[in-house]
Amino acid sequence: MKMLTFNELAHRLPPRKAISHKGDYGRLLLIGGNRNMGGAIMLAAQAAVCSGAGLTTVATDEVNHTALHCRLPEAMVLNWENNDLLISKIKGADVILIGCGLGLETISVRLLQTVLINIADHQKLILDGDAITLFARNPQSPTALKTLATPHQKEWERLSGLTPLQQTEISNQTAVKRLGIDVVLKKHGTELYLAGSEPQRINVGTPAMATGGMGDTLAGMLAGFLAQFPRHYRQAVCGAVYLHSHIAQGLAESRHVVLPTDIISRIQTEMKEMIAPEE
Ligand SMILES: NC(=O)C1=CN([C@@H]2O[C@H](COP(=O)(O)OP(=O)(O)OC[C@H]3O[C@@H](n4cnc5c(N)ncnc54)[C@H](OP(=O)(O)O)[C@@H]3O)[C@@H](O)[C@H]2O)[C@@H](O)CC1
Ligand SMILES: Nc1ncnc2c1ncn2[C@@H]1O[C@H](COP(=O)(O)OP(=O)(O)O)[C@@H](O)[C@H]1O
Ligand SMILES: [Mg+2]
Repeated sequence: MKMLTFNELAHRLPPRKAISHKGDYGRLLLIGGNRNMGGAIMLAAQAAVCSGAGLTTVATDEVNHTALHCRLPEAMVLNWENNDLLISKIKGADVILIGCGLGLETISVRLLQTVLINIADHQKLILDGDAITLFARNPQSPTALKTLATPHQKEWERLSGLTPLQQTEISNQTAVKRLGIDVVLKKHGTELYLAGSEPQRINVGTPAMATGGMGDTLAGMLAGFLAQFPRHYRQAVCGAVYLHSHIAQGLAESRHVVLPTDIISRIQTEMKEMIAPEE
């Protein structure tokens, strides 16, 4: 499988324009965080804001609001039980990420349905964590033009029907086409299956990343990149996936384990290297 290299990514995403404002860098809606997994959506939101999303709103269980405000005052928060407000935020978003700490309860099912029913084809949708598990139970065509799922191997098994041993490049490609979505298959050597380009694999990453919340952080980075670089879809997805593991690999030179928050604290600096210099 083709390897994704830093050279392919460096200086391909555009710098910020002087005449611009936060609305030019994307409106992002993140949905997740039930009563016992608020940390997952907080990590995703921090990663999205640090990746440069213009305006970030988080729909989560009310129990998480104070903690989220304390950790990340840059984000707006809404109670995910407020259906009317949620629908208006869905309609106003450029990118929606659902699933980090979403849970598998009745409300989780309702939230995913609300997104799938109300999203339009000019918007982008990212399905992570529990949203993948729920979507796999009831697969349907989302009306978003671009839907990206970010499963680990067990979540991919639920979605594709392929056991980890059956998850070969050819079988994965067939399943991706059947589902009609793009897939970032997370593992050691994460694989990218994006419509219109051949599958690619990263050669960065480390077992120091094997800790809870690491995938939530990647989902937030992807959301931040896609919100901000709407006309550079492939570069944005590849850039976020590569940078997440590249940062971890660098930090692992001097650490036994790399925490999601360690990665988040490096995103802004490392993005400076990746983005094209101003003319
Ligand atoms: N701080 C927080 O709030 C956190 C909240 N989180 C939230 O938890 C929710 C559920 O996400 P999830 O990934 O933990 O759970 P689930 O869907 O049950 O799958 C796990 C099962 O699959 C298996 N497995 C096989 N291969 C695997 C692989 N490569 N990678 C991983 N697992 C693999 C695995 O095997 P085992 O570990 O038993 O060997 C196990 O049987 C989701 O919403 C997420 O956002 C977490 O992010 C943590 C921090
Ligand atoms: N051994 C490993 N080598 C490289 N990357 C790893 C390894 N273990 C985990 N990761 C990375 O960590 C992330 C784990 O994602 P996920 O299982 O969804 O975590 P969580 O749901 O806890 O946030 C993925 O990006 C995966 O590629
Ligand atoms: Mg996960």
